[in-house]
Amino acid sequence: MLTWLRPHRWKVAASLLIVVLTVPLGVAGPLLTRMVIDQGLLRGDAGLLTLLCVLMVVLGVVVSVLDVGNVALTNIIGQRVTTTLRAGVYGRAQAQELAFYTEESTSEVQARLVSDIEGIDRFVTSTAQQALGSFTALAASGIAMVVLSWQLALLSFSLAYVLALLNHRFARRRQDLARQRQRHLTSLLRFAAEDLSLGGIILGRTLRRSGRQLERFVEVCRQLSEITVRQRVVGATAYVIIGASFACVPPLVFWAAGTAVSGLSIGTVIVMVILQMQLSQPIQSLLQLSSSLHVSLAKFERVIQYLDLPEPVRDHARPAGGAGVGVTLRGVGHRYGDAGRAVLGGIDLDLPAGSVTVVRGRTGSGKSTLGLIVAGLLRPTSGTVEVHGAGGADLRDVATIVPQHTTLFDASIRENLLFARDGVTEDDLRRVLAAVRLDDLVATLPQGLDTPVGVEGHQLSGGERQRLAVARALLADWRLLVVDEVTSALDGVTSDEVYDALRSYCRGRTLVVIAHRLPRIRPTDQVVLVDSTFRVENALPAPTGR
Ligand SMILES: Nc1ncnc2c1ncn2[C@@H]1O[C@H](COP(=O)(O)OP(=O)(O)OP(=O)(O)O)[C@@H](O)[C@H]1O
Repeated sequence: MLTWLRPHRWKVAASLLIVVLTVPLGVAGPLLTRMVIDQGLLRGDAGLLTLLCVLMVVLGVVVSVLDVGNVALTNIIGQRVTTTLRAGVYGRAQAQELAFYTEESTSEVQARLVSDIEGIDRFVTSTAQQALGSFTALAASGIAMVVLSWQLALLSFSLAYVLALLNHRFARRRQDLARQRQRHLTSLLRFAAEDLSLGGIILGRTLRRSGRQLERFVEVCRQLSEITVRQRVVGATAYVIIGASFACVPPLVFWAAGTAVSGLSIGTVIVMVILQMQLSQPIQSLLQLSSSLHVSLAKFERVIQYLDLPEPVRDHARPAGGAGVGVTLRGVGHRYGDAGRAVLGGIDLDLPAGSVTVVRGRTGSGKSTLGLIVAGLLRPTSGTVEVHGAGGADLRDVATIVPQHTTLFDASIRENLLFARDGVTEDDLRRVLAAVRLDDLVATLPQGLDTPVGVEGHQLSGGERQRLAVARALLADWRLLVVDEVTSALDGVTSDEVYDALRSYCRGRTLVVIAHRLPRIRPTDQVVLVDSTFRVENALPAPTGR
């Protein structure tokens, strides 16, 4: 936390200064009250009484102004810290290797980004601020009590210590429950996201499992509510025990003042009881805050787990587009996970710059895996991948892939296309739409390029979605393009047209086409069969020059 607070050190220092200033002001209040009673009221000194009362009012105003200033400062600090945390968690999650996204559910990432960081936000802006306020009040009342009667002060502090121990036990339990609650909350988010998506609804209805989906969801809600109740009851029990213990304090003070401790003025005894009552408030709130702290710790843990993820994959600078690059694979093999079976093995393949390579093979043979390796997104578990003619750039800097499962944003056609790169012109848009044969469709849409595509592009047909994704990739700066089954939803004629247009668009750059429905093969194409035995059916000369 200190690291997170470092950029805001001056604000933190100002906030601490206010706290420090509040302590003497807090001590002055009760001492003034004693003077009002003993010297102003009991001795009947009207002049002194007026002066003391004016002082009390001024003191109250100053303390309030400082309070508001402190709230503003701590909130500014808190909000900046949470923004930094959100950016940190997002950045770390975004930079992980592909395996991370196949193992971690989206809801897990969302829960950390939203509810966990919100918990930390509450801690930094309100819990920490309250704790600071309570500490100040406690310090002020404590010092005033010691000044008035150290014996009675000792009595109060001993009781507070016992209560703190008791509270600690309750707080541990609440931290455990908070961890369980976060896990259930993540499942709830996952079911809601999966089941209430278009795909989830169709799945539920067509398999007649909507009831089962609801049951599953209700079961998680039930477990979540059970844990929430337990968490709150544990918290309330601690609070009630502590509150009840404090109710015993005033009689104890009266009794001690009348018997064990002698020589106290009436003003001192009255102010002691007021202070006792004042003291109970910050102590109770601090004890409660220590429980909230344990809940927050569970959230800190989850957020820090993400911030501690391995060093991010560096953000690759995109060199401006140029001629195609060549790629050489030697002895390349891949195995998903440590114990997984080998998907690919011993592949030797040359992709000359500016060539077209068609990858075919049975389903599940590893074509997409090969595509990801060639695009530099997946590091093979064995063998080497070299890029030629890229001027020292990494494969990831120069390659782009249109994966089998396309991702479209819930935005207009134009916004989806503009995501590819900055500085796209209307002419660029027209050219890529023509290349994927989407120009005719866009011309018939009343809103044209500004037509929304809906959630995950569901307002478009499957084939239109695929072609829009290809058009977007074409707009990017790349020197090697991998397209993975991008015409699987198209009829044969349109599929051929799209591939022909792709070839002309990519001329001079390197193209890898993964397809079940093969494009029209030309004599210059290299055809690769991914099988149990990897075969290059129509090899091109190996690329030369780095
Ligand atoms: N992330 C992953 N984790 C574990 N196994 C995986 C992963 N991705 C793919 N596989 C497995 O690797 C094998 C090859 O998958 P891949 O997607 O490369 O095949 P493909 O030839 O493209 O298949 P299709 O033609 O059906 O798209 C499959 O058996 C698949 O189950």
